[in-house]
Amino acid sequence: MDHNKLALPVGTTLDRFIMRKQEDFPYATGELSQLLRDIALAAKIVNREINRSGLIDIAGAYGNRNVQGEDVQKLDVIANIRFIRALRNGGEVCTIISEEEQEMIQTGNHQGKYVVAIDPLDGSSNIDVNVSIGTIFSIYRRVSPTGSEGTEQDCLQPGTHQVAAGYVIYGSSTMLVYTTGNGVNGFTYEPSLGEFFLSHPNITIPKTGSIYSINEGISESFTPATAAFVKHCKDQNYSARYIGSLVADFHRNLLKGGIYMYPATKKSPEGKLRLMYECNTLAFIVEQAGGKSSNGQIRTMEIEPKGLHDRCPFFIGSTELVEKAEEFMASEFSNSSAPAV
Ligand SMILES: O=P(O)(O)OC[C@H]1O[C@](O)(COP(=O)(O)O)[C@@H](O)[C@@H]1O
Ligand SMILES: [Mg+2]
Ligand SMILES: [Mg+2]
Repeated sequence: MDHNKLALPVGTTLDRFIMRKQEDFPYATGELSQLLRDIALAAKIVNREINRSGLIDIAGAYGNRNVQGEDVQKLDVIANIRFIRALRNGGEVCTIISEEEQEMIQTGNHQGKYVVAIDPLDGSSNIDVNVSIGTIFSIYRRVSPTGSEGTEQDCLQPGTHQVAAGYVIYGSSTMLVYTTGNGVNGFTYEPSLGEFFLSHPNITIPKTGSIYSINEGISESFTPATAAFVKHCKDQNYSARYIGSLVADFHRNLLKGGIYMYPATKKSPEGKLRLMYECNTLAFIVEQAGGKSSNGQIRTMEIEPKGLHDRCPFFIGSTELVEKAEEFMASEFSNSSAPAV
């Protein structure tokens, strides 16, 4: 008997993978590696809270509204605290942009070289009903010199300046998926060992697909071009899939092919999703996986941010489907950079 079969290897841990990748960069100093480990640690703690949220009193609303005007859930607050604390204690991050905080968060780490934009808990409407939710994060290198707090200029950088982007999906299994600009890799959490293991190396999104994801419950508010593209998807007999957690809808399409859309609507002319910690992040990942993302016309990562919580129309997924959607949206961009809604 081949004794190796007696003790099959458990796989490559996230830590080991980060270290190996760091070796690819002779001048790397290990700070970004440490930052990724800090995020992974906070994700493990938040995962534990989520897994037992039905047993302990952390279900339901927290009782106030965030800067987006949304009812904040207790788990939104818990995840926000856990990630901010991990980033502050890790020492690599000078400033944080969080969905749950109106202003930039200064960590006090003046020597910190990085800025993190984070959606601590994505899919808040699905928290208490045991449907997949997530965390979304983007990492930028500060542009101002170290030695002081991060500035607005450090925070309001276009998506093309991201040095890393990732998400955690708390679903039937918990996964961390990220890129540092050299492809996309996915790690599955093994709770009994407390480790993330490489389970999805070099993820690539199929060039096309037959899944479309959009909230048709707001179709009354769709623009004519959006309505026409949705009709096109139906005429193609594509399957409609909409979980209502951006991370989960994106993750499915990343693996199977498809398009996720949260367009500009009459009700929300800028769309709903946030540029800095939802759209840019997933745009970097999908492009690294061979897919595409835009606001229906402009590449998402080339949109100049003006505010920490800017929203933008969002079309993301398989290249051929996003390009098809852009063909339909072109009529609404004919004379401006924003869709006429
Ligand atoms: O209920 P709607 O309008 O379809 O919006 C659902 C979208 O809103 C979000 O919940 C917004 O994110 P948050 O939960 O982080 O606020 C996305 O995850 C999801 O795709
Ligand atoms: Mg979100
Ligand atoms: Mg959120």
